[in-house]
Amino acid sequence: MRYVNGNPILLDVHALGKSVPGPRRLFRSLNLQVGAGELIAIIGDSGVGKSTLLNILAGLDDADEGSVAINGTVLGALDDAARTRLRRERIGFVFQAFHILPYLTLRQNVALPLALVSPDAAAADTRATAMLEAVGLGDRGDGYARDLSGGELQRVAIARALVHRPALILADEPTGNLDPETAARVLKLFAEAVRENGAAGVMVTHSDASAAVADRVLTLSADGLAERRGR
Ligand SMILES: Nc1ncnc2c1ncn2[C@@H]1O[C@H](COP(=O)(O)OP(=O)(O)OP(=O)(O)O)[C@@H](O)[C@H]1O
Repeated sequence: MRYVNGNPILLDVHALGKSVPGPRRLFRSLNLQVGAGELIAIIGDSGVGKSTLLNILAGLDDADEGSVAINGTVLGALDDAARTRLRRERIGFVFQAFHILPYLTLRQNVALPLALVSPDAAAADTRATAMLEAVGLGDRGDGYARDLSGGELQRVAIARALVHRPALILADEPTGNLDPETAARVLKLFAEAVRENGAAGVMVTHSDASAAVADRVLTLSADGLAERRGR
């Protein structure tokens, strides 16, 4: 087992490079290790490739060079089916636009990642209810997304990303569009969930308040990731 800052490494990214049609190189020589229970923030100029990097970490996009390993499993060595399975079992993703399905109840939305990997609907329901309680929406499980505020939707998205206890939790601007007070609450919840689950958390953000809850803040540029010193 290898360690980073005293924690076993859950996410290990080595010499990653990505170009986009143009041809334009977004980044190269990108290295990153995130340990269990550790939350890191990635900042950087608009268009530098932060969302693209998150998608590569999730196995939703391919790098041109380098490797991504989650809990020792190298994404590039998997075929599509195995990669989809790993994503379902080991990764939780909080997207910018939440992606809460409007025709499912909130409980069904949160239970969805479990329903995809396990036939035990009752257990999925119980766990989804507990997750909704954890995000302060325990009495809203039978409701629908249309009745929720932006902050509430974001909390549902976080509950869904964590419901299956993923090893890797990825979040793209988890507090985008939230007022500062709600953003602070959502962030605290997110950071606690990463630490309590012993997951590796990677959050992309423009916000200093978001970056402040992270254990490390890294700046993405064309040359890869560099640790930001001082706050
Ligand atoms: N499949 C693609 N084809 C062409 N260009 C792409 C593709 N994917 C990403 N890009 C370009 O790569 C750049 C990085 O995009 P990305 O969304 O990753 O940046 P970002 O750092 O997350 O930006 P922001 O902070 O504005 O959200 C952008 O210029 C984008 O237009």
